[in-house]
Amino acid sequence: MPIDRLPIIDLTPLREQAVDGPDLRRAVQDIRQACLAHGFFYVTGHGLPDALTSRLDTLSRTFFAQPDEAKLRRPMSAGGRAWRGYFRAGGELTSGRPDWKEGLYLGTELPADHPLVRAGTPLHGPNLWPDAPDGLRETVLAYLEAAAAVCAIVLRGIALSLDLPADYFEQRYTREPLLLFRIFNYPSRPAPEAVAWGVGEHTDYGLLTLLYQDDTGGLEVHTPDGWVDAPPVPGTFVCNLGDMLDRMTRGLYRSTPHRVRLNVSGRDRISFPLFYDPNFFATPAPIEGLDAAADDRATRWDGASVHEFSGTYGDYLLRKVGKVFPELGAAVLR
Ligand SMILES: O=C(O)CCC(=O)C(=O)O
Ligand SMILES: [Fe+2]
Repeated sequence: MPIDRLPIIDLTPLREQAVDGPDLRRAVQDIRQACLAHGFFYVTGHGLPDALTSRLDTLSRTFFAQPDEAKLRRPMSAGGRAWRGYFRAGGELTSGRPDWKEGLYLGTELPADHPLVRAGTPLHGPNLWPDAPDGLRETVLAYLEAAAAVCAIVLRGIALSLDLPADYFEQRYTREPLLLFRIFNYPSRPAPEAVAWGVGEHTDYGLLTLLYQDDTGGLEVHTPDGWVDAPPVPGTFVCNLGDMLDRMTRGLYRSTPHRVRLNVSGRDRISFPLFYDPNFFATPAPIEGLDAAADDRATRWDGASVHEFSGTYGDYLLRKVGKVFPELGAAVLR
């Protein structure tokens, strides 16, 4: 398994919004190649300060090192429709089976009196901030803002790679993106026998995922040539495409299955995925002029087609997230 299977793309020319030039053209071409091949790449030159990421890594370790009672003071069951809070290892399901990770569900911070929250819009609301450690809230919010800016830049690159105007996705879907953020810990303590994966095979639901992973490793990507490792590369983030880009490109760019091995390193593995998704009320439509995709339902991990649903992104997402925490979903997302 050659380590350099997944390319590293320098975002500097996209970030500087350079006028058309060789560096920009190369970055856009590299994005196109990666999206056509498997939809996974690393980004460098992203402008997100390493100090911010490592501060959040440190604070996250401090949070997870606390006893269960402290972590469970703000459980997801207390987050209600906002779908926020802490869940313990084994609590979250992928394809109906428990994952061996614990975590915090977070997202855009909306006050309780925001119109969307008052209207009971699922997945919108205030975060359930842990009491400790100090500084977690400020650091998460700063990280979210900076990481969302990176996603916006990558999405401009993806638009250009499809010969679309750079702001194609922004205009239609992400002026107010749905931002879902998680801080995960893959515990080093052994998993129960029935649990086989840190995270089971799945694709992400939205447009784009920006993933920080610590130096432990364990992420694997299902490319057409089989499963390959996506090992940690210091100073980079992993970027991968979600189901909505697959749908919008009629399958030209695929949302690629990935999974995380059980952590047997002897040290906790911290990761934070940011899901940069279409606005909850937007209707994801295929891009004009692209050929229809082959129906890939039979070969997809979930047997569902991203091309055949109708409705808003929120409709699509709610069907998915309800399965991840089935009891909680049944109780609060109806
Ligand atoms: O933690 C990771 O490395 C990957 C997590 C992931 O794939 C997800 O949350 O969708
Ligand atoms: Fe994922």
